[in-house]
Amino acid sequence: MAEARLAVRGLTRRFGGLTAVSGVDLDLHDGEVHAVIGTNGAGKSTLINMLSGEIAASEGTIRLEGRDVTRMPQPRRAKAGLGRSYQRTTIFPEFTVLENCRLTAQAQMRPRPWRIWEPAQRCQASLERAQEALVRAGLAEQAQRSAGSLSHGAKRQLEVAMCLATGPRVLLLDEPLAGMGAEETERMLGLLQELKTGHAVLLVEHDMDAVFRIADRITVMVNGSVVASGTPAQIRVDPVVRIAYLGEEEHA
Ligand SMILES: Nc1ncnc2c1ncn2[C@@H]1O[C@H](COP(=O)(O)OP(=O)(O)OP(=O)(O)O)[C@@H](O)[C@H]1O
Repeated sequence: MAEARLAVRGLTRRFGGLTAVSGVDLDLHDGEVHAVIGTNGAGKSTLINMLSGEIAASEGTIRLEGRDVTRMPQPRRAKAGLGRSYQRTTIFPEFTVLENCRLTAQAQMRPRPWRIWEPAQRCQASLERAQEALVRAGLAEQAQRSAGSLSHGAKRQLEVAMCLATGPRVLLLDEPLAGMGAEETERMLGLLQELKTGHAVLLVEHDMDAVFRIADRITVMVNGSVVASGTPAQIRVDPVVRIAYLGEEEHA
Protein backbone atom coordinates (compact mmCIF):
# COMPACT_ATOMS: atom_id res chain seq x y z
CA MET A 1 0.00 0.00 0.00
CA ALA A 2 1.16 3.56 -0.73
CA GLU A 3 2.62 5.61 2.11
CA ALA A 4 -0.05 7.14 4.33
CA ARG A 5 -0.71 10.84 3.93
CA LEU A 6 -1.09 11.05 7.68
CA ALA A 7 0.59 8.45 9.89
CA VAL A 8 -0.13 8.48 13.60
CA ARG A 9 1.81 6.31 16.02
CA GLY A 10 1.34 5.81 19.74
CA LEU A 11 -0.63 9.02 20.13
CA THR A 12 -1.49 9.66 23.75
CA ARG A 13 -3.06 12.52 25.68
CA ARG A 14 -3.39 12.72 29.41
CA PHE A 15 -5.46 15.22 31.36
CA GLY A 16 -4.09 14.96 34.88
CA GLY A 17 -4.72 11.37 35.94
CA LEU A 18 -7.07 10.64 33.00
CA THR A 19 -5.71 9.14 29.78
CA ALA A 20 -8.20 10.43 27.21
CA VAL A 21 -6.32 8.95 24.21
CA SER A 22 -3.99 6.04 24.71
CA GLY A 23 -1.38 4.81 22.21
CA VAL A 24 -3.47 5.33 19.06
CA ASP A 25 -2.08 4.20 15.69
CA LEU A 26 -3.89 5.46 12.60
CA ASP A 27 -3.09 5.74 8.88
CA LEU A 28 -4.98 8.02 6.52
CA HIS A 29 -4.57 7.31 2.82
CA ASP A 30 -5.30 9.42 -0.21
CA GLY A 31 -8.68 8.54 -1.75
CA GLU A 32 -10.08 7.09 1.47
CA VAL A 33 -12.66 8.12 4.04
CA HIS A 34 -11.42 6.78 7.37
CA ALA A 35 -14.09 7.05 10.08
CA VAL A 36 -13.34 7.09 13.80
CA ILE A 37 -16.27 5.98 15.91
CA GLY A 38 -16.75 5.36 19.61
CA THR A 39 -19.06 5.92 22.53
CA ASN A 40 -19.30 9.29 24.29
CA GLY A 41 -16.02 10.10 26.00
CA ALA A 42 -14.07 7.54 23.93
CA GLY A 43 -11.50 10.18 22.99
CA LYS A 44 -12.51 11.07 19.41
CA SER A 45 -12.53 14.86 19.92
CA THR A 46 -9.26 14.74 21.82
CA LEU A 47 -7.75 12.72 18.95
CA ILE A 48 -8.92 15.11 16.22
CA ASN A 49 -7.78 18.10 18.32
CA MET A 50 -4.29 16.59 18.56
CA LEU A 51 -4.20 15.86 14.83
CA SER A 52 -5.17 19.42 13.91
CA GLY A 53 -2.72 20.84 16.45
CA GLU A 54 -5.24 22.44 18.78
CA ILE A 55 -4.00 20.47 21.75
CA ALA A 56 -0.57 19.00 22.31
CA ALA A 57 0.10 15.28 22.41
CA SER A 58 1.51 13.85 25.65
CA GLU A 59 3.28 11.11 23.67
CA GLY A 60 3.49 9.70 20.16
CA THR A 61 4.06 11.06 16.67
CA ILE A 62 2.02 12.54 13.82
CA ARG A 63 3.62 12.50 10.37
CA LEU A 64 2.09 14.44 7.49
CA GLU A 65 3.42 13.18 4.14
CA GLY A 66 6.51 11.88 5.89
CA ARG A 67 7.16 15.08 7.86
CA ASP A 68 6.93 15.06 11.64
CA VAL A 69 4.32 17.67 12.59
CA THR A 70 3.71 16.50 16.17
CA ARG A 71 5.06 19.70 17.74
CA MET A 72 4.02 22.03 14.95
CA PRO A 73 1.49 24.72 16.00
CA GLN A 74 -1.97 24.59 14.45
CA PRO A 75 -1.61 27.47 11.93
CA ARG A 76 1.61 26.00 10.51
CA ARG A 77 0.04 22.55 10.37
CA ALA A 78 -2.87 23.99 8.40
CA LYS A 79 -0.43 25.62 5.99
CA ALA A 80 1.36 22.29 5.63
CA GLY A 81 -1.89 20.70 4.34
CA LEU A 82 -4.01 19.64 7.30
CA GLY A 83 -7.51 21.08 6.97
CA ARG A 84 -10.19 20.81 9.60
CA SER A 85 -13.91 21.45 9.88
CA TYR A 86 -15.49 22.00 13.28
CA GLN A 87 -18.53 20.79 15.22
CA ARG A 88 -19.26 24.38 16.14
CA THR A 89 -20.06 26.84 13.42
CA THR A 90 -17.12 29.07 12.61
CA ILE A 91 -18.69 31.15 9.86
CA PHE A 92 -19.23 34.91 9.94
CA PRO A 93 -23.02 35.11 9.41
CA GLU A 94 -23.09 38.68 8.13
CA PHE A 95 -20.51 38.02 5.41
CA THR A 96 -21.41 36.36 2.12
CA VAL A 97 -20.71 32.69 1.51
CA LEU A 98 -17.92 33.64 -0.89
CA GLU A 99 -16.33 36.10 1.56
CA ASN A 100 -16.28 33.47 4.30
CA CYS A 101 -14.43 31.13 1.99
CA ARG A 102 -12.08 33.81 0.74
CA LEU A 103 -11.08 34.72 4.29
CA THR A 104 -9.93 31.18 5.06
CA ALA A 105 -8.17 30.93 1.68
CA GLN A 106 -6.32 34.18 2.27
CA ALA A 107 -5.33 33.24 5.80
CA GLN A 108 -3.40 30.29 4.35
CA MET A 109 -1.37 32.32 1.89
CA ARG A 110 2.07 33.21 3.08
CA PRO A 111 2.37 37.00 3.30
CA ARG A 112 5.60 38.45 1.90
CA PRO A 113 5.46 42.10 3.02
CA TRP A 114 8.53 43.14 1.02
CA ARG A 115 6.69 42.41 -2.23
CA ILE A 116 4.44 45.42 -2.39
CA TRP A 117 2.67 44.33 -5.58
CA GLU A 118 1.56 41.04 -4.05
CA PRO A 119 -1.53 41.98 -1.99
CA ALA A 120 -3.65 42.41 -5.13
CA GLN A 121 -2.36 39.14 -6.60
CA ARG A 122 -2.99 37.32 -3.34
CA CYS A 123 -6.48 38.72 -3.30
CA GLN A 124 -7.13 37.37 -6.79
CA ALA A 125 -5.58 34.00 -5.96
CA SER A 126 -7.61 33.64 -2.77
CA LEU A 127 -10.78 34.60 -4.64
CA GLU A 128 -10.13 31.90 -7.22
CA ARG A 129 -9.45 29.32 -4.52
CA ALA A 130 -12.62 30.29 -2.70
CA GLN A 131 -14.68 30.01 -5.88
CA GLU A 132 -13.21 26.57 -6.66
CA ALA A 133 -13.98 25.40 -3.11
CA LEU A 134 -17.58 26.57 -3.40
CA VAL A 135 -18.01 24.72 -6.70
CA ARG A 136 -16.61 21.52 -5.15
CA ALA A 137 -18.82 21.88 -2.10
CA GLY A 138 -21.92 22.46 -4.26
CA LEU A 139 -22.45 26.03 -3.05
CA ALA A 140 -21.50 28.05 -6.13
CA GLU A 141 -25.06 29.27 -6.64
CA GLN A 142 -25.25 30.56 -3.08
CA ALA A 143 -21.96 32.48 -3.29
CA GLN A 144 -23.47 35.94 -2.87
CA ARG A 145 -25.94 35.06 -0.11
CA SER A 146 -25.18 36.06 3.43
CA ALA A 147 -23.85 33.01 5.23
CA GLY A 148 -26.26 33.50 8.13
CA SER A 149 -29.25 33.01 5.83
CA LEU A 150 -28.20 29.49 4.75
CA SER A 151 -30.01 26.38 5.96
CA HIS A 152 -28.28 24.30 8.64
CA GLY A 153 -27.14 21.75 6.05
CA ALA A 154 -25.77 24.41 3.72
CA LYS A 155 -23.86 25.98 6.64
CA ARG A 156 -22.17 22.64 7.26
CA GLN A 157 -21.35 22.48 3.53
CA LEU A 158 -19.87 25.95 3.85
CA GLU A 159 -17.70 24.72 6.76
CA VAL A 160 -16.34 22.04 4.44
CA ALA A 161 -15.88 24.57 1.62
CA MET A 162 -13.95 26.87 3.99
CA CYS A 163 -11.73 23.96 4.87
CA LEU A 164 -11.24 23.14 1.15
CA ALA A 165 -10.32 26.75 0.41
CA THR A 166 -7.19 26.29 2.50
CA GLY A 167 -5.95 23.77 -0.10
CA PRO A 168 -5.59 20.81 2.29
CA ARG A 169 -4.46 17.31 1.35
CA VAL A 170 -5.77 15.81 4.57
CA LEU A 171 -9.28 16.74 5.72
CA LEU A 172 -10.30 16.26 9.34
CA LEU A 173 -14.09 16.43 9.54
CA ASP A 174 -15.68 16.67 12.98
CA GLU A 175 -19.30 15.49 12.89
CA PRO A 176 -20.22 17.09 9.55
CA LEU A 177 -23.66 15.41 9.66
CA ALA A 178 -24.67 16.66 13.12
CA GLY A 179 -28.22 18.01 13.17
CA MET A 180 -28.88 17.28 9.50
CA GLY A 181 -32.13 16.02 8.01
CA ALA A 182 -32.26 13.09 5.60
CA GLU A 183 -31.94 15.16 2.44
CA GLU A 184 -29.06 17.26 3.81
CA THR A 185 -27.30 14.09 4.94
CA GLU A 186 -27.53 12.65 1.44
CA ARG A 187 -26.08 15.82 -0.04
CA MET A 188 -23.19 15.83 2.44
CA LEU A 189 -22.46 12.14 1.83
CA GLY A 190 -22.34 12.84 -1.91
CA LEU A 191 -19.87 15.64 -1.19
CA LEU A 192 -17.68 13.42 1.01
CA GLN A 193 -17.66 10.74 -1.67
CA GLU A 194 -16.50 13.30 -4.19
CA LEU A 195 -13.90 14.81 -1.83
CA LYS A 196 -12.08 11.51 -1.48
CA THR A 197 -10.46 12.23 -4.82
CA GLY A 198 -7.26 14.06 -4.03
CA HIS A 199 -7.69 13.97 -0.25
CA ALA A 200 -7.29 11.67 2.71
CA VAL A 201 -10.41 12.18 4.84
CA LEU A 202 -10.77 11.53 8.57
CA LEU A 203 -14.41 11.49 9.63
CA VAL A 204 -15.54 11.62 13.26
CA GLU A 205 -19.25 10.92 13.16
CA HIS A 206 -22.06 9.58 15.34
CA ASP A 207 -24.45 8.67 12.49
CA MET A 208 -23.61 4.97 12.17
CA ASP A 209 -25.73 4.34 9.06
CA ALA A 210 -23.84 7.09 7.27
CA VAL A 211 -20.46 5.89 8.55
CA PHE A 212 -21.02 2.34 7.38
CA ARG A 213 -22.13 3.61 3.97
CA ILE A 214 -19.39 6.12 3.30
CA ALA A 215 -16.26 4.88 5.11
CA ASP A 216 -13.59 2.82 3.42
CA ARG A 217 -12.08 2.09 6.78
CA ILE A 218 -13.40 2.37 10.33
CA THR A 219 -11.41 2.66 13.55
CA VAL A 220 -13.29 1.99 16.76
CA MET A 221 -12.24 3.62 20.04
CA VAL A 222 -13.29 2.64 23.53
CA ASN A 223 -11.98 4.47 26.62
CA GLY A 224 -9.20 6.18 24.66
CA SER A 225 -7.86 3.07 22.94
CA VAL A 226 -8.37 1.58 19.50
CA VAL A 227 -10.20 -1.74 19.86
CA ALA A 228 -10.59 -2.48 16.15
CA SER A 229 -9.76 -1.09 12.72
CA GLY A 230 -10.88 -2.47 9.38
CA THR A 231 -13.32 -2.25 6.50
CA PRO A 232 -17.00 -1.67 7.35
CA ALA A 233 -17.66 -5.36 6.62
CA GLN A 234 -14.91 -6.42 9.05
CA ILE A 235 -16.05 -4.01 11.78
CA ARG A 236 -19.69 -5.07 11.46
CA VAL A 237 -18.81 -8.64 12.48
CA ASP A 238 -15.91 -7.92 14.84
CA PRO A 239 -16.77 -9.63 18.14
CA VAL A 240 -14.85 -7.10 20.27
CA VAL A 241 -16.70 -4.19 18.65
CA ARG A 242 -20.06 -5.90 18.98
CA ILE A 243 -19.57 -6.40 22.69
CA ALA A 244 -17.63 -3.29 23.66
CA TYR A 245 -19.24 -0.71 21.42
CA LEU A 246 -22.45 -1.88 19.83
CA GLY A 247 -23.48 -3.10 23.29
CA GLU A 248 -24.32 -6.65 22.31
CA GLU A 249 -24.11 -9.59 24.66
CA GLU A 250 -21.60 -12.29 23.82
CA HIS A 251 -24.37 -14.74 23.03
CA ALA A 252 -26.28 -12.29 20.75
N1 LIG B 1 -9.77 19.55 28.48
C1 LIG B 1 -10.06 18.44 29.17
N2 LIG B 1 -9.74 18.33 30.47
C2 LIG B 1 -10.02 17.21 31.17
N3 LIG B 1 -10.60 16.12 30.64
C3 LIG B 1 -10.94 16.16 29.35
C4 LIG B 1 -10.70 17.32 28.55
N4 LIG B 1 -11.14 17.06 27.28
C5 LIG B 1 -11.67 15.81 27.30
N5 LIG B 1 -11.54 15.28 28.53
C6 LIG B 1 -11.96 13.93 28.92
O1 LIG B 1 -11.33 13.02 28.04
C7 LIG B 1 -12.21 11.95 27.71
C8 LIG B 1 -12.40 11.88 26.22
O2 LIG B 1 -13.18 12.98 25.81
P1 LIG B 1 -13.49 13.32 24.27
O3 LIG B 1 -14.28 14.60 24.25
O4 LIG B 1 -12.23 13.28 23.49
O5 LIG B 1 -14.43 12.09 23.85
P2 LIG B 1 -15.34 11.93 22.56
O6 LIG B 1 -15.15 10.54 22.07
O7 LIG B 1 -15.08 13.02 21.60
O8 LIG B 1 -16.80 12.10 23.17
P3 LIG B 1 -18.12 12.69 22.44
O9 LIG B 1 -18.55 11.66 21.45
O10 LIG B 1 -19.07 12.81 23.59
O11 LIG B 1 -17.78 14.01 21.82
C9 LIG B 1 -13.50 12.20 28.50
O12 LIG B 1 -13.45 11.47 29.70
C10 LIG B 1 -13.47 13.70 28.76
O13 LIG B 1 -14.17 14.01 29.93
